[in-house]
Amino acid sequence: MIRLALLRHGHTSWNRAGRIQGRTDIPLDPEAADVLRSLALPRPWDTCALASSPLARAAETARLVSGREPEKVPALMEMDWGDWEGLHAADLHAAEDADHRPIETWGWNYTPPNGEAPAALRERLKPWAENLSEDTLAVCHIGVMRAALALATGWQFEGPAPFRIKRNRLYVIRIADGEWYLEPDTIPLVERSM
Ligand SMILES: O=C(O)[C@H](O)COP(=O)(O)O
Repeated sequence: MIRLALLRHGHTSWNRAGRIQGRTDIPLDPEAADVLRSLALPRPWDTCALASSPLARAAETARLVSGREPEKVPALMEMDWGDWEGLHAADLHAAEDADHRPIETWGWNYTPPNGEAPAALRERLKPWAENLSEDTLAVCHIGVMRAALALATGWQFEGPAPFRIKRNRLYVIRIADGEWYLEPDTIPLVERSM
């Protein structure tokens, strides 16, 4: 059995503006970097293997909370939102011709135009996670975390998700023999001692 702890990156200007980022490489904004600089990983996650998405917002978050350089893992790249990247989510909701649907109605196979379905994300994430040989902390994105937590809870992207993804806390998944299980309690980052 290994444990995989997931952490979402800090805010970017696009997060604050409600713009869809996907694979667009938007860095942390200065306020987010300040917040993360004041936080640290709790034990034992401060010394475990450290991975991140190749995107700057995730790698920088990993560096700020750990003081270490993460291994950049393509499997942790954010879901590809295709033609919707750069758009404001609110505009997309309002547009009648965008075929935009709430995530709770997607199922695993709905695909944003020229983007990636959660099922495709699952297929790149599973082999990486199931081949880990030690407990690992992965700094990544809400789309990746949603797919991982869906695998770990049985949620099928239909109806309300049985989890809420918040920043600055670890979501710990136990993986053994291809079975994923979400630990019930999340673990907050801790204040960095000066
Ligand atoms: O904008 C996006 O790509 C997602 O909705 C949020 O992804 P993030 O976790 O990379 O901000």
